[in-house]
Amino acid sequence: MIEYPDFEKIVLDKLGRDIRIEVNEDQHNAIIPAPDTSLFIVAGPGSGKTTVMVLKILKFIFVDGVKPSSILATTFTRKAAAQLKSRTIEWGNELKSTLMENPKYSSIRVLIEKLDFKRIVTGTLDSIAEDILKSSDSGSSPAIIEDLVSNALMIKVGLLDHDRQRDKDLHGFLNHIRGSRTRLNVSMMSQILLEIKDRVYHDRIDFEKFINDYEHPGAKIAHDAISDYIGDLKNRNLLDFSMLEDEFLRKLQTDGLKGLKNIKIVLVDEYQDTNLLQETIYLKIADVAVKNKGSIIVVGDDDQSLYRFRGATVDLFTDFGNRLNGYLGINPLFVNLSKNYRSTEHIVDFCNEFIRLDKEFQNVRAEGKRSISSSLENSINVPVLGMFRDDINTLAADLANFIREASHGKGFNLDYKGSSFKIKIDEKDGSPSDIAFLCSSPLELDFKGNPRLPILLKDELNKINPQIPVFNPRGQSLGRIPVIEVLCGILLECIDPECKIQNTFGRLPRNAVFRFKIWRSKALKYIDDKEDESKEMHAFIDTWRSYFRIKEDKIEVPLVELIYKMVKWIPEILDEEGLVYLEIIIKTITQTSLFSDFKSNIVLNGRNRDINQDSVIEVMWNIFVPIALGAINLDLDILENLPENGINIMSIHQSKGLEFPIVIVDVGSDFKMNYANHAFKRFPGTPGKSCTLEDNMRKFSKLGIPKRGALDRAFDDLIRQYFVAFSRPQGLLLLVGLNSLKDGYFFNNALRYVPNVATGWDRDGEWHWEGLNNLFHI
Ligand SMILES: Nc1ncnc2c1ncn2[C@@H]1O[C@H](COP(=O)(O)OP(=O)(O)OP(=O)(O)O)[C@@H](O)[C@H]1O
Repeated sequence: MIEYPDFEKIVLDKLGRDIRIEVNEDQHNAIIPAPDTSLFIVAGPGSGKTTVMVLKILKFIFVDGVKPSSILATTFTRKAAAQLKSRTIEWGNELKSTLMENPKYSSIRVLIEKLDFKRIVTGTLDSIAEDILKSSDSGSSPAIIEDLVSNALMIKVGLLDHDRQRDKDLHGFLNHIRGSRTRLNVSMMSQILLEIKDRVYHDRIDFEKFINDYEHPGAKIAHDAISDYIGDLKNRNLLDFSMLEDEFLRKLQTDGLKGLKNIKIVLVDEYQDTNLLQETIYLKIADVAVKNKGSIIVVGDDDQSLYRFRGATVDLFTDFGNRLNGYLGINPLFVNLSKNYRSTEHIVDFCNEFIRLDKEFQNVRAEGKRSISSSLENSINVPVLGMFRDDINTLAADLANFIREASHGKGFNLDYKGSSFKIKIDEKDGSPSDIAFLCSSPLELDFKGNPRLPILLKDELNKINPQIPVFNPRGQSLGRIPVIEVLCGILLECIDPECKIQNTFGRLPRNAVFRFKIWRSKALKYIDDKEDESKEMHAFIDTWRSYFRIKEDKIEVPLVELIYKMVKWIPEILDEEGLVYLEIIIKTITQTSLFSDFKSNIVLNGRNRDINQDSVIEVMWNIFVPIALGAINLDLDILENLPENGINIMSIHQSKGLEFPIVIVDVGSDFKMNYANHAFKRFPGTPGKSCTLEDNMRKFSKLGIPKRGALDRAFDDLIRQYFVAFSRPQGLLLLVGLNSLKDGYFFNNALRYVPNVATGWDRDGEWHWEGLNNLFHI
């Protein structure tokens, strides 16, 4: 349509992105290739993947005349997909209006005017699969259940309905297949069963063969639990995500899916976290695209692959060239984006050093990849900082002080190599949400119930005047969050006054009944403590109690409606953090209604008390029991919007793809000594559960057992995890932990160390950053 140099110029003038070869060779090389050139883009952190994807799409449309509807682009999360979509529409429209004013292009004005960027197919693979299946299905297409409730369903139909949670053989098998010896509760058992089920789909394993070959008495029981789960979903015309992808592939292979017939460009972001099932889907669509004279473009970074435990196979990325060649006979062009547009030079240097210090790790990195280089050479270049203390209480207090100075105070001052720096978030546009605290687990309590750094920090920040809010939605399980306890307690008091139904129905898990009791008593206390509204709230509950005496015909009350009525009395649920929990509860109810006979409604029927009882029992089983057992997963995509006014505490996994002005990484606030029980989080002595499960199941996949040993894979994963964490900040990186990580500690009169990948140890036990002298300590 238009000439490439004009495209480049408008992109610079209107979008402020300079993609000329002499200025930005990497991004230029990724954007310029023709639509029929398949690409393998290895993109280091902060190298502008989103920019490249958007500009590449727009270049195809404006320069090569590719129709928006023949472009399919997928990303890993819904959030990233939404960002890609809105950026493409925004930039596309900007270019469109500029071109329409340009007399040089008056002859194609009509064509330009017609361009509709909303027609580009963008989304996660799952959302695209769902849409396409819906649009091409003549019958009633299946509904999709989210990860949020799949655990609840597995608990019910896979375990509790058949009392399998008590089965010793099943316990044994679930531990055996992951090489662990943990005491498993119901929720953990269910999660492992789902992990096995997902791997069966993701690695395309013959489930029956796998079970039959497995000589363990518990294998058959696991098979039955998983089959019951799958069968129950299918009977209700439902699919979970891995079943959806499997169904999508099946349809692709059988009728070619008409919705994809005209696809010419397939663009896949975060390809390093792809599994075999997804690869097969992408290559199948790529086959269509190539026949339409188009191509497949994959973008990713093997150093940032984090999802082995969800079936991701990083080798599919590093070996993409050979695999594409084997499948379609095409050699993709290799492009490496190594210029980093995010972080200061010190941070970039630190990341480069970190990723290179383990010799063995270099063997699994994508070939031909360069070190990342900073583009912010002249900006303020604060050194990478360290804050290490003798105990976590002191660490929490000093860290809170640092955060206060950086956000509300005069700024945190430091002198380094003759220069003075003031660390302060932007006075005008900044907020505490510019600071992120990343850790391997954001849990507030350890397994013994002792407080961990996330809660101690939260408490310290709460003491400050004005308070600095902390947002840590994954700090504890949903059923232990105070506002949810109150909400659930009031709901139970309404739908089952005095536990009448609960008591007559004896099969509820003991742990759940215990939690229900806590909820109910906390709710009643909450109501009594509310001076003004206490009466009104009691009256509300009493009205519900009186419903059970009604003689009228059936009334159905959706549980969601009941919640909406009561939130006005629980103001905490309407603040930023509370709303996230409320959204999760509502989503749980709407999702579980898909597999509930009463659709998550409470049925009040004066003529038939049994129906009422059944509807209450169903709600207890499907909603309250899973919440009580900690089985409702807060999946990443739920947390789409991070609150603006507080610090975010998040797991490193959750921070993937994000950037923040200031990033604090907890490299070991739990590691006082070299204890074996937390070695897997810092310097594994054994392969770990995900890698063992992977080995045990990959035997039955076309992929075969991974060539690389399980222990090496466990080290590789840890390195990748901290590489992601260290590469998130724009301006400041601060590592925090206990002094024992820096100086060692004395035990039996001897100096000992705490080997830790995150503090610069390699797997051979060499400490490259001995004493952590590479950090500037505050
Ligand atoms: N050509 C460019 N000029 C200026 N800034 C850019 C350019 N390309 C990207 N950026 C900026 O660099 C930052 C990093 O980009 P982006 O988030 O797309 O990186 P990424 O490659 O996805 O990183 P990661 O893999 O670490 O998630 C963003 O703030 C983006 O706006």
